[in-house]
Amino acid sequence: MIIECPAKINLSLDVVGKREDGYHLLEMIMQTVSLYDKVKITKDSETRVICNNINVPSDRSNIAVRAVELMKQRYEIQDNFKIEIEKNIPVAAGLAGGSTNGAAVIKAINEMYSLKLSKDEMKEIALKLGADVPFFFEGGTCLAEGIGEKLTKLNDISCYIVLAKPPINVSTKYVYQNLKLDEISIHPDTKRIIDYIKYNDIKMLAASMVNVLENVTIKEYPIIYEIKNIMMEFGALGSLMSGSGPTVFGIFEEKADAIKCYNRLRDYIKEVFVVNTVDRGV
Ligand SMILES: C[C@@](CO)(OP(=O)(O)O)[C@H](O)COP(=O)(O)OP(=O)(O)OC[C@H]1O[C@@H](n2ccc(N)nc2=O)[C@H](O)[C@@H]1O
Ligand SMILES: Nc1ncnc2c1ncn2[C@@H]1O[C@H](COP(=O)(O)OP(=O)(O)O)[C@@H](O)[C@H]1O
Repeated sequence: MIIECPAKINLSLDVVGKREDGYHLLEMIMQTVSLYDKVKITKDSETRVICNNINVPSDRSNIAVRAVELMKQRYEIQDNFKIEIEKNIPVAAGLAGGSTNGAAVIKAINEMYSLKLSKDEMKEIALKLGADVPFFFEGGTCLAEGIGEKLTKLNDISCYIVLAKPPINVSTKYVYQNLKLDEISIHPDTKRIIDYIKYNDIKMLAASMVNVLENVTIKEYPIIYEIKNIMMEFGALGSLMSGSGPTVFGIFEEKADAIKCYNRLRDYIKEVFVVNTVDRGV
């Protein structure tokens, strides 16, 4: 069985509080985009991962393996699996490449064994793998609250997006640890953004996007700011860092403008893509 699993971006990201265990409470607008990994899963004598990207772990720390283990244990499955991942989504980029692979494995095993799990049941299992995983059973445009697990489906928006992943590594843990909540002066107006989405007002949506985690990353990595500026110079309606970064995206109504921006960024960044929003998850 082969599952195509999309990447996500965060059209906005606000931190609205902290849980007792130190995890940050969020309000995010999530969106799936047309950059896909392919996950092929077949029965085998042992569970193993084969991936075309050497930065993806092949041991039990791979989220796809953790998804297999969880499904095996929960549904008393004796078989083992070969998981072949065609990795097209940049790794550790703020695009939730690992999470979408985990969701794909849950979906594949549900189908292979005719488990007939509901979307809500799969979301519940997905949450055990990570806060971003349940979203991939909704896909499209969603509001995510809590640490990402409380999902509300919104109208699906439609536009072109340029993604640019600078060649730097940003640790999610570092970003959250260094976020000084009381020093953040600009938060997204999430309610208003939801209204723009409701009326499909891409211009106002793009102009209103805020990701509070940029307060940490831009200070450390000015290249994020530089990419945002280039995107705006090349006609983006808005540009933002996705998740904890370092990927930056720009929103475009016209494909021709997105391609011009892509061509400019390709001069100095390797991982650049023109994609569009999609209304599906895994
Ligand atoms: C920023 C977001 C936005 O979608 O995505 P990515 O950039 O990873 O795609 C998510 O919040 C990424 O959440 P998640 O995938 O659970 O983060 P992990 O890498 O597991 O978390 C690493 C560490 O960051 C901190 N952390 C994480 C999530 C959260 N809501 N509050 C936190 O304080 C915790 O200290 C945790 O140990
Ligand atoms: N299937 C997978 N694909 C990518 N990364 C994975 C996978 N499984 C585990 N990882 C680990 O998860 C980390 C975060 O990767 P990823 O999910 O791509 O990024 P992000 O959380 O920034 O959106 C990587 O550094 C990698 O070690």
